[in-house]
Amino acid sequence: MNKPTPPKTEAFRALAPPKERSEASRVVRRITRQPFAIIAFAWLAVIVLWAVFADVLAPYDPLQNNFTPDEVLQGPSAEHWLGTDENGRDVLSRIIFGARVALAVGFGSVLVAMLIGVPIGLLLGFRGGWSDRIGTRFVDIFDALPGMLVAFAVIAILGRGLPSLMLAIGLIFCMNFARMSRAITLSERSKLYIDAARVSGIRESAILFRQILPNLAGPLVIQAAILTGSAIIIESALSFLGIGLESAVPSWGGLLGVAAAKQAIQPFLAFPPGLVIIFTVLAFNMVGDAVNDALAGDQHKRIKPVRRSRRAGAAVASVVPATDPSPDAVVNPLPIWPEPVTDRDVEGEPDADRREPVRALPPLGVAPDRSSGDILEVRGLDVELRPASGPHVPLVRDVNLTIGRGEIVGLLGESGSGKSMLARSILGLLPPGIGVASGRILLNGEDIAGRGEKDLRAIRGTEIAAVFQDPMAALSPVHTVGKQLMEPLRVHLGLSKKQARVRAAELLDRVGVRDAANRLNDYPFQFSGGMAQRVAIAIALAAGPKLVIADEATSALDVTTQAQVLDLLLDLRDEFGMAILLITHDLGVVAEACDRVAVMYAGEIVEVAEVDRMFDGPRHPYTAALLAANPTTEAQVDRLPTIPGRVPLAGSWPTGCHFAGRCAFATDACSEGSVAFVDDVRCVRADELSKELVVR
Ligand SMILES: Nc1ncnc2c1ncn2[C@@H]1O[C@H](COP(=O)(O)OP(=O)(O)OP(=O)(O)O)[C@@H](O)[C@H]1O
Repeated sequence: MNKPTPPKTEAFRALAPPKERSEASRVVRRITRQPFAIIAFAWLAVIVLWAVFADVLAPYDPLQNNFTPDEVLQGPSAEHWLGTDENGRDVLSRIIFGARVALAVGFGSVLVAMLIGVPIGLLLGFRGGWSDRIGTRFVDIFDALPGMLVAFAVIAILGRGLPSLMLAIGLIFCMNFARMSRAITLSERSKLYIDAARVSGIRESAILFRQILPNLAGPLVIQAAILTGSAIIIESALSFLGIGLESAVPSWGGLLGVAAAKQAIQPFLAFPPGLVIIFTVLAFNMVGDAVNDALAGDQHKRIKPVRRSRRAGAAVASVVPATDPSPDAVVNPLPIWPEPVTDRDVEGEPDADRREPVRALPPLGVAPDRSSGDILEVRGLDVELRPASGPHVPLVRDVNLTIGRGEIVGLLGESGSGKSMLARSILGLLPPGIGVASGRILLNGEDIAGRGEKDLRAIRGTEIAAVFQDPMAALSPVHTVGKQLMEPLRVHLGLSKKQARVRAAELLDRVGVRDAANRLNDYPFQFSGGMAQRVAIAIALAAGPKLVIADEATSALDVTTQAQVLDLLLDLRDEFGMAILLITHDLGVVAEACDRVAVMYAGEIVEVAEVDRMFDGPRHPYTAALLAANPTTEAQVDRLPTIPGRVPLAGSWPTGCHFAGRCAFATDACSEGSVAFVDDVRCVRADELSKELVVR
């Protein structure tokens, strides 16, 4: 039979134009379009000015008593615009100085709450499982305690004063932050970019603090703004009750307490502190809402301003050969470093050599060594689902597969046949509740089946890497691509920041991203799908892995981009020498790229063959059926044959051959017992069918 026509392979100029507009400035513009938000910001600015310049702005010393009868509890006058309190002290001065207490308590207690709550939430969300369930119960119990009682208890133990007030109010709020951080961490940790970070060999603590924590920034700012207002109210309430700060300390709550006690003599006294508290709390709430609305209106929220680095541009201009401007030259032929790179090269500055020089970086790629045996050997691998109750369900059964160094092996099969489960077993990324039941996964001769995170970290990135289907999901939305590229370079190759940046630009350029040095500063959303996949490939290759698992790496792209990315993978294999396990549904991709192919059906590998041999003479009826159903065959038929029925679900595999129910050649013998994988095929009738399995 003829091979299906491979995808078109011409390269195109397909680069997303760099976007210059800063996301932060868009958020600011949205905020400034809200009139109430502007008023709120203006009011808070006034409060901050009072707090900072109280010594200059206050007309009197706020602690200066004056007990002469006509100075005590006075209403507004030319000397005292807001009157005087029960000690004859100027109310305006005490309100201006009170801003210091209000802001100190507001910001301080929210900071305490964040420092306690955020780590708790991050840890509970990231660990999951039992520790999360037990921890969440404690959070619920603590949160159910009445806030004021907590505050009374803390003040009773520690005494009155600013620090105990901050701690008391911080404890009231900390579980709000814990809940919010946990919820965001739970949703982020199951995302593909976290798996991708794991596969790059990045430590859990780094994933937690560098990948997940930045996602909290936006919600934390909003929550903090709102709770700062609430903290000011609680401080006022405690001072009003007489257990806040000492009565001499000028605080808005304290003034309100005096006003309540002296209401019959001087009713005006309640208005200034009351109104200031109301306006300030409302302003903090409005600011929180405005920021929330501004971020919500921005699909790329939490993005930092994008700056383009001319210096970085100069760096690559000096070390990377000029890009071929022709439309066919998306992938730049960049061989190896011509010269050791120094700061002078990087910075393009005459005095750059006074700083630490950048060591000569090793060559980007190494020639493939296909002579020295297999890089991967999977033997008798069984993977199963382990539900909380009920029997274990096999998902992958008795898989045997080898991949030679520098070899590209396709893994082909319908949806649900177990390709991803097999790939995730090799990567050590099986979802919770699914595990390796038996078998061996020998990577470079070492068994890695079922190994823990710590052991796997040593091989991820350097020995094994992965490229996933959806590049946008596999890249962290909160970091620039430069940061994501530099991380594995620094972790695995021990490069300095400067070296890592140069190498990152080189890698990015090598995978066909133009203006690579400047684009290091861009976020993933600023790349098209195809370009983002090139970035993901560059990250996967950063530490020189010997095996790359490409899980449907081209499926989410349009046909033209698919072809370009496939070409790129082939070029990189030739240059870097890594083996590739290419998971795909697409026979065209197999024909174009693979040396050998393994066909998977209902959890089992049913046939392994050289690609040409498989297309010329499939040995398993399922392989033959897949080839016959391929729309790109050159067979002249009115309607393409389809495979009747569907892949049986895990847990309902038939006894014997899993394909028997859909196989035109099945006999009773096929259902008698499990079928062994012999001579690279799993079919009891393989020999007798060899002449019949001709794809029409
Ligand atoms: N998280 C999970 N929990 C339980 N079963 C799962 C889970 N993920 C996949 N499965 C089951 O494992 C089997 C193999 O699924 P897998 O995703 O490996 O198939 P696949 O060949 O990769 O399919 P696709 O091409 O659609 O990605 C299927 O029966 C599927 O229902």
